[in-house]
Amino acid sequence: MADKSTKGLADVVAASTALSDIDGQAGRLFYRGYDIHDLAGRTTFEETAHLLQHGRLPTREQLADYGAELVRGRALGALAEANIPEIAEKQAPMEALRTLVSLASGDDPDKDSNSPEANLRKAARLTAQQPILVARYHAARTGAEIPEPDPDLSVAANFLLQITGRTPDRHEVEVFDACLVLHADHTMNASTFAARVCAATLSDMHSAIVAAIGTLKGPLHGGANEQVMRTLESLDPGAVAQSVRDRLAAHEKIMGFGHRVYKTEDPRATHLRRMSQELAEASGDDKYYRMSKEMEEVVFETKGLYPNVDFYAATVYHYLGIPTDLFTPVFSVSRMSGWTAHVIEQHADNRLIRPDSEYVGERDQKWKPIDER
Ligand SMILES: CC(=O)SCCNC(=O)CCNC(=O)[C@H](O)C(C)(C)COP(=O)(O)OP(=O)(O)OC[C@H]1O[C@@H](n2cnc3c(N)ncnc32)[C@H](O)[C@@H]1OP(=O)(O)O
Ligand SMILES: O=C([O-])CC(=O)C(=O)O
Repeated sequence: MADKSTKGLADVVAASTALSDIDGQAGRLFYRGYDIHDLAGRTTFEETAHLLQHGRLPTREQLADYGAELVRGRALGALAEANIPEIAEKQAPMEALRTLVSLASGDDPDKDSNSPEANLRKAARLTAQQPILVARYHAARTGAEIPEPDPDLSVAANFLLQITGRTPDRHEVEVFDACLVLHADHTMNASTFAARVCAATLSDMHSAIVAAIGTLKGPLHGGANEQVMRTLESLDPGAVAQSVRDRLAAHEKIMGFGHRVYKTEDPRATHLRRMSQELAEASGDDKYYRMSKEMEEVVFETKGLYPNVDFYAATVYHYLGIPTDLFTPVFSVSRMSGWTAHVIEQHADNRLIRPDSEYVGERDQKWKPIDER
């Protein structure tokens, strides 16, 4: 068996990156040297995506150009467009996104190039298309007519408009924009690692993103935010503490808690907790926020575990009117900016990623013909 220290590649440095950095002891996160606390609420998602993909916070002119590129990039290719209705009928949201991004590669004008310029253009198109794919998928499965994205609105505002069918207020847009910023990148998390492994074979950006989406889907990673909401919905509001204690005593994992790297509060959770409280108060129904606080107290008291990014993101998305099964797709809308930046970085200084394994099976087996086995 692999040592506990190498199982799950804990503490193994698998890549060098200039994109993000975590101090797990102090609970700090940086994007290209900027503290997440300075970015969230002060920098838009578009500025953050530019920071990750182009290496610097944009000037007004650069932001206008990048914004225009995102607006142009929203147009879905014919292949994805034609298949949305059938996919929406047959596939759950993250599976549908995996399929749709794969189909989108068929119509991407840069599909045959991994050059830095082509990769930057693909990164912008993938970032622009992801929220549209989620909205169009949701519209197809509900039969709703959705408004066209407004070129004068931000990614955050357009997404809320298309998902809820109503113009979001300023506070809602600010909160959702901050959520997108908080989820944009996170060093060598599982989905980013998957993308980099794929890119390191010199495969193309769309293939790497398909790998990342499939990896984000799992409940130990991005899929946890949906499970947090399902847990809250399943609990009796009057018996939260006892239910959580019982689950922990039965060695069940409580989704939205624990982290491989943070040994203290995840800095993103600090923002999300506050935003959840603000939205709960504004909605006049703070039931799920109060239940979350109680869960947090009991999990910390019993196991010493802190909430991760997925825990309070769940109630924030709930209060914003986003359907529960679209929580992980929302994560992908944001993380697309980081994944694509990692693919660019991997291609720019590539070496095949191929770790070793420890053989734990039988040895010296004697071969026998099929009738003698
Ligand atoms: C965006 C993101 O991906 S953030 C993470 C989202 N995932 C979740 O919220 C799922 C719940 N959390 C977990 O499963 C884990 O904490 C992970 C996957 C995030 C990190 O996993 P690892 O670093 O491998 O830690 P591991 O799962 O080995 O846990 C270490 C110990 O803490 C316990 N533990 C960790 N998380 C939890 C939890 N959420 N609930 C209960 N116990 C937990 C484990 O049972 C284990 O206990 P043991 O040593 O007595 O066996
Ligand atoms: O870093 C991780 O392992 C998971 C995480 O928090 C993220 O991807 O945002």
